Amino acid sequence: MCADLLPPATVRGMTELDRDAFTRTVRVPHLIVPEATNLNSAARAMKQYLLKMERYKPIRSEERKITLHPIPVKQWEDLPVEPLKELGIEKDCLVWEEIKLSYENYKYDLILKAVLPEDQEGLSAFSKIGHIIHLNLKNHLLPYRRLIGKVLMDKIADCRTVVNKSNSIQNTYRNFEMELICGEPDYEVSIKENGCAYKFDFSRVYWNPRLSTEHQKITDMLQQGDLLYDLYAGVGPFTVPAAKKGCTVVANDLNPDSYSALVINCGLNKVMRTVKCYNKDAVDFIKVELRKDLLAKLADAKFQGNIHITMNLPAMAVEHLVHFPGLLSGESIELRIKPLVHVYCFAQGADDKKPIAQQKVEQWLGVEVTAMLKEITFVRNVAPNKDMMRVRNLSVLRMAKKANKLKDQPKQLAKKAKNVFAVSQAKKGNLKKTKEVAAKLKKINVQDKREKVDANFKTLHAQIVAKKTPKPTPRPLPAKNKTTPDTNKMETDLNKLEMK
Ligand SMILES: C[S@@+](CC[C@H](N)C(=O)[O-])C[C@H]1O[C@@H](n2cnc3c(N)ncnc32)[C@H](O)[C@@H]1O
Repeated sequence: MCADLLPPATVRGMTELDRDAFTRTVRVPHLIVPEATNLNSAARAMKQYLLKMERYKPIRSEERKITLHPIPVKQWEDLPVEPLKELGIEKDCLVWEEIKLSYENYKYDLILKAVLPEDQEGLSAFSKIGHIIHLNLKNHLLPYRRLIGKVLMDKIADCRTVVNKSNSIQNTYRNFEMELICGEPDYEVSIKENGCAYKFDFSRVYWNPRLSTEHQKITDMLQQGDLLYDLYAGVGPFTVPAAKKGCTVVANDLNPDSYSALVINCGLNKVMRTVKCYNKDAVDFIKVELRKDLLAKLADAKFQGNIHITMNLPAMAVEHLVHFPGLLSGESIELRIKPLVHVYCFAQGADDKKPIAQQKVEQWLGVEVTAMLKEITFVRNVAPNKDMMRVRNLSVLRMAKKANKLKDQPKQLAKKAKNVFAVSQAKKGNLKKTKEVAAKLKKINVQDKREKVDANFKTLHAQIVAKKTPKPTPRPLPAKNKTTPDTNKMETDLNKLEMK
């Protein structure tokens, strides 16, 4: 862009928008088209030399004048002279005249570039959600926020509200705390994404237009007849397109506003009959609804689709993986379809993010996932050296194995006890007593064990709550050089919790 065509230098540092201050005049080349020449033919010949600016008409038929750009056109010889001569246009048709440029001739980026501090980062990007523009301004731009809001409202079609993210700390429901910097305090939006319609209150739910491609990618992985468990469904950008594609969906979100919007959006897209919505904590949802529904699907021979689980809560979802391995223990049904888990996480650091993401998943599952891993994909960059990643792996449900274990538990317990007593008592040379105790142990009911575990668990829980439970820590991974991971301990622990 030629400096003369930019807003005047005097607007730099302006914090209150003064639209008149953008007016200036500039001398530019024009071609005056003779009466005898066809204006359209002349315009076609000049197509690549036209001065193109916001709301500026370079071809004025009333004046038979074509305004040209001063950078490529400095003299007659810069134009395609021969074709022009054939049209009856000679050298004296090229003239330099002043034109007036004003606020309306500049796009928002040129205006902001002219106003905001030259030596610091300007407004890099913003999101548009229906009629709302959502900004995330750096601190040095905060004194200019009202001006930025006004410029964007003026320049971006259908924008009625401009907000700025006011707190970088994310809350549970992942909706942004925002400051209204221009326009109406109206946060109810109606939008379309990937062919689906959504309605929601942007100030109360999570919505990120930058995830549109990711939503589409997941939808593309699903087939008609598949089953999707959408654990942190938000207002439905995985759920709705999946259901529209012919999948059955069981969706959940903890935020009551997201849940309401989710239900409304299922209605809006006419998929209510194939989507079940829940408003629960994901851990509860996994342990109760998902478990129940999954067992029913596995028992239903007519169900032959694939099973997918989406877990899009990158800051926390991996932690919830811990609830999967023992989820179906106690059930003797065959795990004939292995669910595919699409779990999102943040990976931070200067190195390759894929191993970091894999490690996070492994930490919470307590096993190496290499054999079950389908792919690890970069989703988007969220901060310097921090990426959102998607890990797609087969679920780690181990129900058949667990079922057998539980079925055999009384026998195993008795056998174990017998051995322990045999060894300890043998040392004392009292084998008769050993047999007696072992026989008694055989009779111990598993239910009694469960009750004891329950009681212990309750006491433990009370102690933990009293201490204000710290964030759960990931399960330690077995040493890398071990060939088989030590999952037995984890299974035992999970069993204990499962018995709750
Ligand atoms: C990052 S958003 C993803 C929403 C949606 N899947 C999308 O792609 O736009 C995470 C969602 O998880 C919900 N959420 C947060 N904690 C949760 C929990 N413990 N259980 C269930 N949902 C939760 C939030 O309300 C939010 O809607």
